[in-house]
Amino acid sequence: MAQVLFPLVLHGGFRYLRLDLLGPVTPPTLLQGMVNQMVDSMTAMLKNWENRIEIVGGNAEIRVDEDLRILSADIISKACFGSNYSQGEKIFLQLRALQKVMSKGNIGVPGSRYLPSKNNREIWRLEKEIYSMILNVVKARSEAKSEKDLLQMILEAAKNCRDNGDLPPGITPDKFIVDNCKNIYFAGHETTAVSASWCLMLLAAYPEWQARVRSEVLDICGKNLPDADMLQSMKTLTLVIQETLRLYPPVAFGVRETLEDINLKDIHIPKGINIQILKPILQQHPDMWGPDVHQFKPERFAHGTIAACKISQVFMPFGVGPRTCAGQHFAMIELKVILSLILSKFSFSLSPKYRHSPVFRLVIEPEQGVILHVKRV
Ligand code: HEM
Repeated sequence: MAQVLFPLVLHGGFRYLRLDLLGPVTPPTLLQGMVNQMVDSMTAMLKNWENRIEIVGGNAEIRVDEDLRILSADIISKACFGSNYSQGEKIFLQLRALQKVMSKGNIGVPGSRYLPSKNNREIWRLEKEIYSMILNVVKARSEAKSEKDLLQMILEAAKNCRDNGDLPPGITPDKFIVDNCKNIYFAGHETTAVSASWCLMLLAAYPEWQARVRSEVLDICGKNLPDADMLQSMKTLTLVIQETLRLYPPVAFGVRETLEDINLKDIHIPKGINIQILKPILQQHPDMWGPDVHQFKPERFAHGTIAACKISQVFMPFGVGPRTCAGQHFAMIELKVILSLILSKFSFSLSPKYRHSPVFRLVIEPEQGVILHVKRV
C-alpha cells in the first residue's frame, strides 16, 4: 500500500499553498488562547444541557449532534475571525448556504457549472457576497491592531507569498485570503462536529470506556477548566478519539490524481486519472487490523498506529502525504476540549430512540442523529 500512495498527489487545484493551523511549533500563548476560546464557546451548550436536566429532574433526552454542529461553527468562527467574530458568523452562515446550493449542483456534467441556471446564479451571487464580506473584515483588520487568530495567520501567509513571488499565476493575495477562509470553514466545521458526535455515541455504548476517560479527565483537571498542557496529557481520551476516527472516518474518501502512468499490481492506471481511496474499507480490513477489526477497542492504539495495524498508512482519517489535514492539531484539541468538558459534567447513555444510521453525505454522519440520555455526574 505504501508504494501505491506515494506516487500520487492531491487532486484539487484550488488548494495551492499550504498553511498549517496549529501545529507542534505553534507559540504556547496562541495555543492557550485558542483553547480558552474553545472553552468559552462551550459555555452556552453546557448551560443549556444543565437547564434541560434540571427541568426534567434527572435524565434529559438530548439530540447531541445538532448542538455539536452549532458549537463547532461557533468555535471555528471565533478561531478564524477573533474579535471580528460576529461578522465571521455571518460569513460562515453564507458559506453554509453556499454549501447547500452547491450540493444540489451539476456534479459530473462537464461545463454545466458555467451555465446561467437558477442554481448557478445563486452560487455566483453567494460567492460574490462572501468575497466582499471577507475582504471587508480584512480591511477593518488592517486598520486595527493585529491579532493572533487564523485570519491573521492567513494574512501573514498571503503577504509572505506575495513578497516571495510564491502566488501561482492569476491568484491575487485577496483571492488567496478568501479561498483559505472558505477552506477552513468547509474543511473544519462538519468534520469535527460529526467526530464528536460519534465519540459520544461510542462512549454511551461502552460505559466502561466512558468511566475510564472521565476518571482520567478528573484526575488531570480536578475542578479546573482544561488548558493546553492538560489536554496534551489526556492519553486515554486520545485513544478513544483515534478509535472513533478509525470506525467513522468523517472524510470517507482520499482522492489522488496520477501524475504519471502507473501499475498497481496488474491494473494499469494512466496519467491524469482520479483514484478514490475508500477509508472505511482500509480502516476496517481484518488483514490489516486483525479479527477484532469491527469492535470498538481504543486500546489497539495504546502503542501507536504502527503497532495498531500492519501498515500504518491505512489509518488515514486526516489523509496521508504532504497534503494531510492542515487542521488536524486544531481538530484534536477541539475534540479534547469538547469531550473533556462534557465528561467532567455529565454521564450519558444511548436513548432507546437512538437508531444507528451512518450515512455518507459530505461526511459520514448519523442520519437520524445521536440521541442520548444525559444526567449530571
Ligand atoms: C476530525 C476532524 C477533521 C478531519 C477528520 C479532517 C480530515 C481531513 C482530510 C482527510 C483532508 C484531506 C487530506 C488529504 O487529502 O490527504 C483534510 C484537509 C484539510 N483540512 Fe481537515 N479534517 C478535520 C478538521 C479540520 C479542521 C478543524 C480544520 C481547520 C481548522 C481543517 C482544515 C483542513 C484544510 C485547510 C485542509 C486542506 C489541506 C491541504 O490541502 O493542504 N480540518 N482534512
